[in-house]
Amino acid sequence: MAKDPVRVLVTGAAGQIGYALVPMIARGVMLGPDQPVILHMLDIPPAAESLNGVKMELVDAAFPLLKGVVATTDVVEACTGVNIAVMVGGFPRKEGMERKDVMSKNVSIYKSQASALEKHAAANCKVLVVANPANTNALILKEFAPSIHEKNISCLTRLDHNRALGQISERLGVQVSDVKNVIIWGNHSSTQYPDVNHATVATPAGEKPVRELVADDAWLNGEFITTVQQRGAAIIKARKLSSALSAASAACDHIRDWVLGTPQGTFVSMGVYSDGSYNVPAGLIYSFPVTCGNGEWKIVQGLAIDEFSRKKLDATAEELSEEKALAYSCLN
Ligand SMILES: NC(=O)c1ccc[n+]([C@@H]2O[C@H](COP(=O)([O-])OP(=O)(O)OC[C@H]3O[C@@H](n4cnc5c(N)ncnc54)[C@H](O)[C@@H]3O)[C@@H](O)[C@H]2O)c1
Ligand SMILES: O=C(O)C[C@H](O)C(=O)O
Repeated sequence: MAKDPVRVLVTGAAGQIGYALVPMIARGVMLGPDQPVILHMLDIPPAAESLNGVKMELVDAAFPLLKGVVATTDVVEACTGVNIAVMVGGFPRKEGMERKDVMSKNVSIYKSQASALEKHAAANCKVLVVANPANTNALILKEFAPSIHEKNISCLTRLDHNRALGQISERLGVQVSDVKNVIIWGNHSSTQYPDVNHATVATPAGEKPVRELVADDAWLNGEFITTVQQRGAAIIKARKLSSALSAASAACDHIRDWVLGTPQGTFVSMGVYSDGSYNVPAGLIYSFPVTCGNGEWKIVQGLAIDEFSRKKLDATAEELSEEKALAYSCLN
């Protein structure tokens, strides 16, 4: 029997990531090749005409899994009945703006969209925040949607995770699909800590630690980390636009693994509400290694953290605490 359609909200759908993401969702990349979807697309009034153009293209693409499209600038209509919400819409930093100005705009957007989701989304709606500052926007959404369970609110660090896999695969000349269990700790920002201490590569002689195969700790503790931390800025420099296809693809990976589960023995990175694991302060949205099953993520416990890693975990937590304080100061 055919499955009932799942309603997926994409905010900021007329933007760059939205344009790459909605066809992926409509093709089954996010929820599987046998899962029909109804797309809800939200943008702001100045982007309404462009949003309607995206809707026209979705119709023209005749995706068999796409059972309906809602394209609207009304947040209540957009949020009504959605099972999954991918929050890409936000206010970008413009010339002459201070960090606090950008934070203040996004805090107010995420506060009001939190209320709309809380009141109108389907029960158990899963939320993924992509828009920057992703961790802090997700935290604000959590604070202003208290009836959405904290387990259902996350932010995107899977792009950073995939970037780390990509760097290791390039360095070793192996298939990216043979590399696993890198970890992104912390903030989706340049303080994030890409950690390979538990990562492995599948080889004809069995699974081998990345550190052993790379055999260059100076590179792994130096250039590898900074390359992943600064990859977003490098893409902006090269394209004059921020990453879009890789961000859209990572959003699909994030939701797919969350809903359908991670493969046995594999963990991925998700920005989730800290419960104090690994001595990360509780009450931050922080990227951890997680496994998923039955539609729920679980932080991987018991990984050894050396002194080098400890400092990096703490530094990115410190930045998130400062962002949280700044976000709260914008609410006053
Ligand atoms: N977490 C990550 O890995 C990651 C990666 C890349 C980009 N990003 C972030 O994702 C966001 C989107 O990037 P983009 O390149 O698509 O930007 P974009 O400017 O092309 O698109 C953003 C869209 O959001 C819309 N928007 C603005 N305010 C809105 C609101 N209140 N409600 C609904 N829509 C609204 C805009 O009109 C625009 O169409 C940015 O914040 C970017 O920094 C995050
Ligand atoms: O938009 C940015 O600042 C960069 C983006 O978050 C990315 O990681 O590509």
